[in-house]
Amino acid sequence: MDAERTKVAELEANHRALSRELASSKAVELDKRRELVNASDEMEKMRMKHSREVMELEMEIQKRAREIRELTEELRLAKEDLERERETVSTLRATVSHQSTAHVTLNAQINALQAEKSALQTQLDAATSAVSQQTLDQVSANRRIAELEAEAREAEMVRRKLHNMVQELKGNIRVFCRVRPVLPHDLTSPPAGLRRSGSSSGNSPNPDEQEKGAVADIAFPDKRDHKEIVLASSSSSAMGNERKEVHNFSFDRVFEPESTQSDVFEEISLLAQSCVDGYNVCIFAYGQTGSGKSFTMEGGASEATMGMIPRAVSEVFRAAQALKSKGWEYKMEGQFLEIYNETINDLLGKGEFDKKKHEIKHDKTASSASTRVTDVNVMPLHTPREVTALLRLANSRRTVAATLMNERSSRSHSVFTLRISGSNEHTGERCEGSLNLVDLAGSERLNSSGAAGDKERLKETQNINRSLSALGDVIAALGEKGEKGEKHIPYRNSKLTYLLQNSLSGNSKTLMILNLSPLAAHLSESLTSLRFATKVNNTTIGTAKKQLRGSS
Ligand SMILES: Nc1ncnc2c1ncn2[C@@H]1O[C@H](COP(=O)(O)OP(=O)(O)OP(=O)(O)O)[C@@H](O)[C@H]1O
Repeated sequence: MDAERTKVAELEANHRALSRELASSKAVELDKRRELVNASDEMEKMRMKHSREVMELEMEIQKRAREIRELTEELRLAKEDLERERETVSTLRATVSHQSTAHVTLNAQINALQAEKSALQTQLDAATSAVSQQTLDQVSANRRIAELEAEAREAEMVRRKLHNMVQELKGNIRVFCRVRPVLPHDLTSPPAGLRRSGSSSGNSPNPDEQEKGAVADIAFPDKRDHKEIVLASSSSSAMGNERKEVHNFSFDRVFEPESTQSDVFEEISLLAQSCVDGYNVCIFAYGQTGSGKSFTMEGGASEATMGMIPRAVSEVFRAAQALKSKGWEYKMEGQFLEIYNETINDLLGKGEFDKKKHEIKHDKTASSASTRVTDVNVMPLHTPREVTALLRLANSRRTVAATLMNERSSRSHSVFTLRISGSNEHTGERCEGSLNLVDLAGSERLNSSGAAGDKERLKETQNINRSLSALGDVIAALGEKGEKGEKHIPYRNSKLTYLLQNSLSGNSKTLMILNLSPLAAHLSESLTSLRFATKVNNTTIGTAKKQLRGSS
């Protein structure tokens, strides 16, 4: 029994162990079941996740496939671009290689230029230093120029003073005598003097001499200074004896028939200079008709025969031009008048006789005196050529007038006036001068008796007579004034002297050119003219002392 009981106990212990084992196996099975459920949940989750992932992967694949397509397209485009780029690159390579060649060339050029530049720089440096040296030289040269200009102006003032002194020493009134040559027509036509002049002089020429073209006995003994002229005449005494007379005259200068226009002008050119210096200059041509007054004053068209008017005007322009460098600027204007029967006619006016009444006005200021004539044309002059044109215009007027009024030109005075005003920008000086060139009426009318029957001629003769003797009186009075101080000068006695009042006084310089005919027939007129000129020559305004010898 015990064995049984032990067996039962053992069986019961076994049973209990087995129950316990069963219970724990059940618990394990439960756990396993739970684990299985969990695992299948897990699996389900994983499956779902997997299918989700598969879907996502498929989408991804599709996306990638799209992307691959896009990339493939891009690649294709890129390849095309690349191809193009390759082409561009190869073109660029060619360009680059070309440019590198050019670059090499340019580099060579740059090197050459740089070498040149550095050479030029060296030259520039040298030039700069030379320039700065020259600038210094220039500054000192400018200083020197300014000094020299000041010296030149000083010298110019001294020259003016000396020039004026020379002119004064020569005498402010001078007389030249010019004998014209015998002309071919003198030998073929009767001398003008024979046609109309009787002689009032006691020295009437021998009628035998008064044949066609007979030449007067004129000598020029002073071969050194050319100041003398000697005329020989023969006349019959009451007893019928032939009487020979010799007449000596002396002037500032005597010009023989061979003298040229330029010889005469040489002696006058200084006067032209004077009027640029601010003096009034008056040059008269005096003498009988046909003695060469117009030839002397106006002359011919050629260079050699040009007269004193164009020569003096050119000289004035030349002198004015020469003074430009010393700061002088000049303005010039011209007028050309004719005085006929004591009336003034403007030769630059519209018609040959302008019919206007012209009045002479003298304007006087403290420093200068000027004369103007109302209603006349005054032409501004800039070149000697304009003066030639002016002279031509005046001459054409005179020629028409001469034809209309029977040789009026020989019986009128013509007065060409060139007015000059100058100012000096450096010194502030101003000056006003004038050059009057006067062709006087034929002087033989003084003695003409043939005019008596002709009223018009008589009037002309009286007017010429009056104005020429008024001129002589004015010059004589000026001479007396020079010696004794204040004296009345009868300028108003004729239009000519009144017109020339300012040019026949004060700081004026006067030259009379006595023109003589070489013909024996004109001897009496020549002697009368020579006596008048001697009276003028005896007048000295200034310091000149003349050696005179009267007629013997
Ligand atoms: N020095 C000279 N040389 C050459 N010919 C001259 C000279 N002088 C005058 N003649 C000539 O003599 C002639 C008369 O001269 P011109 O006409 O100049 O005299 P004029 O005194 O002015 O006369 P008018 O009072 O009538 O005007 C002219 O033919 C002129 O060319």
